[in-house]
Amino acid sequence: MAPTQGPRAPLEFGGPLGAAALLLLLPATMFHLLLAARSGPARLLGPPASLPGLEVLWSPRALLLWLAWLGLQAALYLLPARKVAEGQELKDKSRLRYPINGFQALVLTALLVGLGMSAGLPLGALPEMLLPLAFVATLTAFIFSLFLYMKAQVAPVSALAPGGNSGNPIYDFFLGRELNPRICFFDFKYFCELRPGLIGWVLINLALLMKEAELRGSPSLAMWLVNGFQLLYVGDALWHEAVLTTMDITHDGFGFMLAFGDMAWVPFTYSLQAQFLLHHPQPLGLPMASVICLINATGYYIFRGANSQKNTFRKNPSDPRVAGLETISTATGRKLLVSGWWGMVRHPNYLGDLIMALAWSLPCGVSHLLPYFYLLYFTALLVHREARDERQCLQKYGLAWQEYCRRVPYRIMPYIY
Ligand SMILES: NC(=O)C1=CN([C@@H]2O[C@H](COP(=O)(O)OP(=O)(O)OC[C@H]3O[C@@H](n4cnc5c(N)ncnc54)[C@H](OP(=O)(O)O)[C@@H]3O)[C@@H](O)[C@H]2O)C=CC1
Ligand SMILES: CC(C)=CCC[C@@H](C)[C@H]1CC=C2C3=C(CC[C@@]21C)[C@@]1(C)CC[C@H](O)C(C)(C)[C@@H]1CC3
Repeated sequence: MAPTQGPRAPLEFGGPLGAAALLLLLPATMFHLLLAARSGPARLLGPPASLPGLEVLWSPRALLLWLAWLGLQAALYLLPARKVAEGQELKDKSRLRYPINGFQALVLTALLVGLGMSAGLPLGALPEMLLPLAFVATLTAFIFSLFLYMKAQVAPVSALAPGGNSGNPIYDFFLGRELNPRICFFDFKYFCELRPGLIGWVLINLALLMKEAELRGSPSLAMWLVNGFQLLYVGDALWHEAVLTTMDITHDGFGFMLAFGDMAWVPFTYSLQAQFLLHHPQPLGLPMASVICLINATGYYIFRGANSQKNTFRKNPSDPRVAGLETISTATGRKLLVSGWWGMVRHPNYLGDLIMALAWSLPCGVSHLLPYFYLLYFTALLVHREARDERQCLQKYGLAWQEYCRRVPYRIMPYIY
């Protein structure tokens, strides 16, 4: 009998029906986007021009490439780390340890790819393999989530996530049952959240840039901007590696949602703008490019400022960079910031992230809605995520959270939301 938890957590994502729909809808959306980006009309809404057969999707070469990629990233994860960080306190009062070597993995991957290219590795051939690669990544995510679901059957109750243990197999498969599934020091969720998908995303972007150079003599300014902005975002994530306090690590189980999200959704849909630009080149002048760079820099400044301020405060509230900020005390002994970035709105980091999302789409012009998919999806994701986080914070901090909401009334966008 599978272990379940005592009091049931409220069901999220529309319960079992919502989870079943998302199980189908997420991969279907990803394939729709991949097909639409390469089609002439590049329509976000409306059916794709043609549906690929299994002979287009299935490729043993893509499977080998994908497994080699996962193997390489796993090997880089196991290399000695410059630092080992401790996670949040768990239910059994223990803390897990995590290697901090994500940026090292990015640099070593870049070196290996560079060496490979100088030895004749045809990176420009990768765009042709996106469909079969996305197919094997999706298959891997399904099989891996099944393994995680089975693994949770034998996990102690203290290792289970607060949600994802409803007893409904579809819902639990989707949300994930075990909080931090590991084999020895290898933490599956932490590995997947930052390595194969994020690094894969910038590699796909680079391959699209190379392909554009092959086709048109040189990469377009729009392609340079999209590559540069997204490389900054991924480099920042791997440099700071500050995911140990995110909801994904501390609250959500590891199931299909995150396995598919990390391994398939991120690399193949987050690279949509570069995919679109390869097939639909867009003119971009220097003045407009400068405005877009300014928008990205503003978003990044807010995103990094807000995340660093909270992380510094959570690590050491007496750090001189945050010691002067106004706070509210809570019954748990932890404090909430009410000035600085966190006094402007309740999720300033989401605001910065959304501004960057806009800057990533603008180089693609305004003739098509497709490259704005990321902005639309991300707005929905963050609005939903913000509501989930608020529920959890209200539960954790009670009256102090209500006081925070009174003092800082806007959630993400000052005076709007
Ligand atoms: N590109 C992508 O696809 C995605 C990007 N992101 C990004 O990831 C980053 C992390 O996001 P996420 O994990 O959702 O959430 P946050 O980093 O915003 O973390 C929320 C937590 O911060 C703490 N907190 C909230 N308010 C305060 C305050 N006033 N003072 C001190 N602590 C506070 C609470 O935890 P506690 O009190 O327990 O510390 C709360 O649960 C964001 O920048 C987001 O934009 C997120 C999802 C997807
Ligand atoms: C629709 C779908 C499949 C949902 C799954 C959501 C995931 C794609 C995202 C949930 C939280 C994420 C984070 C990042 C990437 C996307 C996912 C996995 C992140 C690693 C991106 C880089 C940032 O700097 C970050 C480290 C703050 C961020 C953490 C959350």
